[in-house]
Amino acid sequence: KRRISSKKTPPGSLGIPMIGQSLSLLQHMRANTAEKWLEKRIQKYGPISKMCLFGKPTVFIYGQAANKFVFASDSSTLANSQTESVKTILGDRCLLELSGEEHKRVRNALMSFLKPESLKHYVGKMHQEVRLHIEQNWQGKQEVTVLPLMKTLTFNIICTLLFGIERGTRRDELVDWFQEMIAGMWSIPINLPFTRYNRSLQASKRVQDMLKDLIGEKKLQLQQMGADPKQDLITCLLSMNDGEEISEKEIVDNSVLVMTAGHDTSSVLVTFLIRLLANDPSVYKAVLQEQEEIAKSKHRGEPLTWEDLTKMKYTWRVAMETMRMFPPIFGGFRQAAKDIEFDGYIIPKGWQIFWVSSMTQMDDGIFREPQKFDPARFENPSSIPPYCYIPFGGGPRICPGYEFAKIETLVTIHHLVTQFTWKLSSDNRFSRDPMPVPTKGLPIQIVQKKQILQVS
Ligand code: HEM
Repeated sequence: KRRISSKKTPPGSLGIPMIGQSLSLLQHMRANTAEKWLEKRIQKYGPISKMCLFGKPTVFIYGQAANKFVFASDSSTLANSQTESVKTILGDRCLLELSGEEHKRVRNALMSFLKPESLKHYVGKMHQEVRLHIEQNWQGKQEVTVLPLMKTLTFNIICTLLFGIERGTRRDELVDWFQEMIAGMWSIPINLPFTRYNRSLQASKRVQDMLKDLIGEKKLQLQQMGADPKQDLITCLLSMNDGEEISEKEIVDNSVLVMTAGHDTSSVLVTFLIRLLANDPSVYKAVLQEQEEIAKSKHRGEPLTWEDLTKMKYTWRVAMETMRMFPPIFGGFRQAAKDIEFDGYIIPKGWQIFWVSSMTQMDDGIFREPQKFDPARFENPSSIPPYCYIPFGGGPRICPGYEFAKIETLVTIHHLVTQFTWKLSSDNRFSRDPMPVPTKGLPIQIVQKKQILQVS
């Protein structure tokens, strides 16, 4: 103990109380210069430095060892730390709020549906959802705006596969409340009438009530109508051990979490893939070739299968390289559960630890010529040092939606490249809010391929 207390906190300044460097970081994120801003800190202070973010003293750490420390430490060292508003809106039994054995129990329950062996049976459903989306929103158009469309698509996929909610008024109502709910997620948690936060809390209550009603119906279907326990995530969770593995409150809170965590992230990935394919004709050509090979092996209208997805190796490498350069999640926070010694400094109990995915993903000591888009980096995954490529995080909290995101991305890109060519209508810029958002939502001019028009 004496040895630790003789150490210093990391270099840097906490700045103005409560505000610290928050505005600077947000400003740089919006201007898309946050990585440069952090690089300057690294040049000035080294790989570990202190600042104050969103009202809390924070230690920013960078490098392979730092990422390993963040992702591999258990909850007795680093607790998961969410802002007050996130905690209240998502509910206190969602995975982000659980730790240790409880976290493991609920995560295992979710994984029983989200694991590849289970998801492989839903590729056909995903295929139908994407096909319908393209028919309704792309065909016959000359220009579309990608990001809002991808948000609609990923929301619809979640409604169908995870919640088992059919298209119609219920789904439309849910999307409206959900959007209102997430709008206030990153706000100052002062619950006064007419604030964003207040509206968001009311919307969160509405979303939760709708999910409770849905759970009631699914339970009835299971008990009285012999519904297939595997028909969607909610039915699958309800069919487990009479609430011992996961309670109804946990099902509600984690459904809200899955909707939040799985919606914007995947839509950003597909949007940036579409942007990249417009900018890089040689990559587009190689992706098209891989996808056309698969399309040729199928009958007209025959849905994609798991087997087809296993052949989309190049397309997934392009997606991985897209996430290396443009990770949907910029970074995140943990909280020191006790005084911790790291890299010769002390991180006092209660301080936040801030990790940023781009810092190792764009490090030229780890990825040669990091500014160059090169999907071949992922040909041999073992050549990438552990804890350096982290778009999905790492360790026990690594994204449980990885496989789900992979399937929806591959199925969507398959449909788009085999049916359309496109070019960007506006410039190439984007900002972070906190997810990367292309200027004007990425409008593109599209041309539907004639031969596809004839066969479909
Ligand atoms: C390209 C798409 C996605 C990306 C880049 C992504 C990224 C991430 C990252 C970085 C984390 C870890 C955060 C941390 O350690 O602090 C995470 C956690 C999580 N993600 Fe994803 N995600 C994606 C898609 C999805 C999907 C589709 C779902 C659901 C179907 C999902 C559900 C979750 C959940 C529930 C957690 C919390 C896990 C826990 O705390 O144990 N994600 N995601």
